[in-house]
Amino acid sequence: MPIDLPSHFDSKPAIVIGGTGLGAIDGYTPVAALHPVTPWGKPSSPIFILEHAGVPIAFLARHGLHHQLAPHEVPARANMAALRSIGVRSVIAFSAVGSLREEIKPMDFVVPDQIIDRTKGVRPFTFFEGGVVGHVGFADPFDAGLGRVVERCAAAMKGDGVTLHTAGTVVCMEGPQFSTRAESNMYRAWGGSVINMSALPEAKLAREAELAYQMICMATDYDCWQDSEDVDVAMVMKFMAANSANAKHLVGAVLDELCKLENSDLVLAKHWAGSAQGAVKFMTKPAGRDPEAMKRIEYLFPGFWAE
Ligand SMILES: CSC[C@H]1O[C@H](OP(=O)(O)O)[C@H](O)[C@@H]1O
Ligand SMILES: Nc1ncnc2[nH]cnc12
Repeated sequence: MPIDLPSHFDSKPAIVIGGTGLGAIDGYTPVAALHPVTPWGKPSSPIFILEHAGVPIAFLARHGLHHQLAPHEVPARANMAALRSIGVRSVIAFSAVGSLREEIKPMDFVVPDQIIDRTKGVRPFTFFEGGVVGHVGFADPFDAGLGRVVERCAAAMKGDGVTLHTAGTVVCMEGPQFSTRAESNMYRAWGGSVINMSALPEAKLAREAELAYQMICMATDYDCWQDSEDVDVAMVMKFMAANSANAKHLVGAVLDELCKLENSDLVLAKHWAGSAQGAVKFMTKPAGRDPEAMKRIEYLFPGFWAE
């Protein structure tokens, strides 16, 4: 992706695609590279604005342009805040995952509906701290409306026997090392379907930022619970090469679908508007509010403190 592009863009991009193994999206022309700086620092990469038939799309590389950020180094707060600040309200996030189920084969895709948090608290995971407290609901961590759109586009995927599974639980582990066999078996016993290192805190921060968020998982291996080969990076990369072609087919179909007028409220995440702001507004009494924390909230939600 070229980076000597204009650094401003006037209209609001509707949708963002983030994730490993998806460095470009065919059929979309890059028109700008944005470099926002947020109160939580800079995002993982420039945010590229791509255009397809007049529709703007924002694209962010989760691990940086050169995959230089380990999962625990991804600046997820800056990523979600920057996306919101440029007008993005819905996020389709791609992720390479290990399969914890026989029936989820390498190269299959999963549209998960649940997460089990196995991160270790070393990643900053909330916008609401340091003098302004808020508690958002997270019972259903993904956006069901976006999930349904992805499911409807399953036919765009190519390959004999490649399946798109329409539900599943992602176990998000800390990494960067892969799991032990005992852990892998425990996650299976817990009901995990797939495993990655990226779903959190991204999904939590998307919820706090009132973004509609759906992850699309691309299976690359059977982790280490099975009798077959244990996961390693070479295996992940081999299947990622195959997966990324399918990811591009799927993403094209999902974007075409989301660009339809009937989906405009979904893309603007109107159903999430006000949900986090309501959870923050009345928690911390004025005497306990920290002015810097208040400014950070104002970055996310301009006009928040104006009564
Ligand atoms: C290279 S294997 C582990 C790595 O792959 C996944 O990254 P992403 O979710 O950005 O596709 C996984 O979460 C780990 O970070
Ligand atoms: N087995 C695995 N564990 C964690 N993250 C992964 N990403 C791809 N495969 C993985």
